[in-house]
Amino acid sequence: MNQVMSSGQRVTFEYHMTAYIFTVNQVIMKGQENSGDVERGMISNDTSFIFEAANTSSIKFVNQHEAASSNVLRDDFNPQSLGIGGLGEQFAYICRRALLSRFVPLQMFHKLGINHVKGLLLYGPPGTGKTLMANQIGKILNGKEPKVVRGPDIVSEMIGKTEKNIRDLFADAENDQRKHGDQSKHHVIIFDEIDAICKMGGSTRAAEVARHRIVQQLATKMDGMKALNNILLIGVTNRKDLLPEELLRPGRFELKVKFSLPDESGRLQILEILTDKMENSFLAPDVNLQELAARTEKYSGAELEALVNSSVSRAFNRASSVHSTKMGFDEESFKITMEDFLHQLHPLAVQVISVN
Ligand SMILES: Nc1ncnc2c1ncn2[C@@H]1O[C@H](COP(=O)(O)OP(=O)(O)OP(=O)(O)O)[C@@H](O)[C@H]1O
Repeated sequence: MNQVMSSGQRVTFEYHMTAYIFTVNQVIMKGQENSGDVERGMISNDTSFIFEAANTSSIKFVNQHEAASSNVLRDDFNPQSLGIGGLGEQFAYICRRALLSRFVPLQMFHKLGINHVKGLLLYGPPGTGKTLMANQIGKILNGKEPKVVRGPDIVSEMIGKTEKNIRDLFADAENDQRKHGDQSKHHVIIFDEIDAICKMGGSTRAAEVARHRIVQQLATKMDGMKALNNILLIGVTNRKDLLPEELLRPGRFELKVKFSLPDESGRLQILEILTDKMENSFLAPDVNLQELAARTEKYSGAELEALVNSSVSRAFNRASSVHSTKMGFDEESFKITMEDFLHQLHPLAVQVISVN
């Protein structure tokens, strides 16, 4: 306790008469998972450890992420600490339905005879945090960035290439399950813009046949996921209406979660997240995020991000014209004001689309 550990540090310890060495790969501050790696941290009562065996090691760890994720699975967990604003309901639902079972100890999991949800579809208007949520879920399960593929990159004009791309999607998880069985790590695959496979090739009969074949192949591959306990495929789309029913059946994308434009309290949370790092030093005292949240009805999270970025640019422009005669930039006096935000409110085109 109170021991300081830093990234890269090697530590020897003894357990049941055997000596072990571990190396600290990463130090993450609780509640600041998004602010990147920190160099060192102090071990406290609340510290969670995640051990990963070295490639050359014969040691196997089981139920590794149970402890680290216990906070995330608590009812009162606030997803804002993961950088997700206004999506508490969606987050809680996904945790309950798609994640919880993955933290049940293996023996109990087998006794219960339950199956994990293997396919999750996040759908809703552009910029509402679907990809952000998918990424964070991937990190919760895996402790690292999930594999992301984009529909338009999977689809290829070359004969057989799309099929190969779909096969490749599942290959790592299949190999891992074959090699490590129940001990295989989780494989989270994010299939962004999945509707692209339903739009490929235009409106000819041949294109229709090709699309049907690809959808069939994906459906068959997803059925094969039944045998794989180590996979979670997350489809992301703002055109759920384009996806054929067969992909949405139980066992495939069985859990569907709708995302909508944030309400006022959601917008406030998103603005707080987006300005979190500049809060103390760069935001002028007159900046009122509550008022901004009230005045940004129908803005998506991405549009709020654009608003913050353009307001920062405006403040930069002002600061650089003030200091144009001097060399350098005065960090001390640089402030983003309420006026910067309000000025940027109107030019932004608010895009509202209907989503099925
Ligand atoms: N709920 C949110 N909380 C915090 N940031 C958000 C939220 N929604 C959107 N953002 C910001 O907007 C960016 C874009 O959002 P994201 O890519 O997750 O949207 P999306 O719903 O997947 O959009 P698309 O359908 O266009 O791919 C995010 O990287 C994040 O910075």
